Amino acid sequence: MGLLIEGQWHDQWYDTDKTGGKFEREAARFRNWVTADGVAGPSGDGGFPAESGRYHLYVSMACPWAHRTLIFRKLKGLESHISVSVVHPDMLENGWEFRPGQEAHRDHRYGAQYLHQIYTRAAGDYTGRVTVPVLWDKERQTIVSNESADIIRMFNSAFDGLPGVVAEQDFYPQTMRAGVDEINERVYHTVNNGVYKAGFATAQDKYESAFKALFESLDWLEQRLADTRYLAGGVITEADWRLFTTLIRFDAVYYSHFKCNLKQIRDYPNLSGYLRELYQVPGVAETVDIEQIKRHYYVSQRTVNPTGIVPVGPQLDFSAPHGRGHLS
Ligand SMILES: N[C@@H](CCC(=O)N[C@@H](CS)C(=O)NCC(=O)O)C(=O)O
Repeated sequence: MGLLIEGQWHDQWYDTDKTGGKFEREAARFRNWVTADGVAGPSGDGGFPAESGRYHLYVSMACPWAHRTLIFRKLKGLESHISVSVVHPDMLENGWEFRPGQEAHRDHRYGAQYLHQIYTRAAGDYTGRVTVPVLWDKERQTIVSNESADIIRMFNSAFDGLPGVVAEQDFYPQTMRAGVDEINERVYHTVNNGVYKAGFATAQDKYESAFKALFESLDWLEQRLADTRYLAGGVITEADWRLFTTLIRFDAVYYSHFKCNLKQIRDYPNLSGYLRELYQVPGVAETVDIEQIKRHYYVSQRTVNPTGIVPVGPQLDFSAPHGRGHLS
């Protein structure tokens, strides 16, 4: 675990001293957008038109942020247009790494050993954390974006003109945007990032405030899902996929490893049925790898789990009936 400083790798855990024990997530640095015609998007530079075969996605199966992009790639029918490489779940002194000898974990572009080599290929003097997901432009040999929230928006619409892309599947419909944005805001701070704030806190009060906000939000979500099928209404939106990737990891990892242990998701009837329903959407189960998820957190985060022992449980069954069909 570490970061690049002016292009040089430094092995260093998160510095929570300067924030009184509070974990603060660093903002992503590459914020360009792929657009249908290559004009600039909401941030960054233009020149990244949606073309088949031009872009490559670097992900970890363990990472909830990268997981969002894999779900969108799958459900939008982008697999034949955007290639992918998956880092190894162990993220140790060199950060995310590839295993060049293993088909499942090799870098298909450059045969790199470490993900930080991909970052310095894009910017030789890069300073910052080396995170997944990364959307890579094979033509300009640079990183388009390393912000999952932006990448899923690109995947949702920029490639819609290409053959086989499911243009009618819109996870950010115009008429629902205000509601989706509002839900995302609360879910991001208190749930998606909330579990990390609890797990990486190095002061009791910072842990407890993250814990409290997290479970208040889970209660709020549980109530909301009592009479609406999905978070923003009757159709699945990006708000659901953004919550899904945290919920699917919760009982296996966040409950114990990050000390988010007031309740498990299985203790919430609506949230757990909703989680199973999303898991059962065709294609989604293939994006979920619980073994890699568990291995990453328990093996890599040695300040949280010094022994690196991976727990055997819990028993999880996301394929059981979801019981949400009566909510239209
Ligand atoms: N804002 C980023 C956050 C991505 C992120 O933090 N990914 C984690 C893995 S779950 C990572 O790569 N961490 C490595 C590090 O912080 O050094 C996004 O949503 O794309």
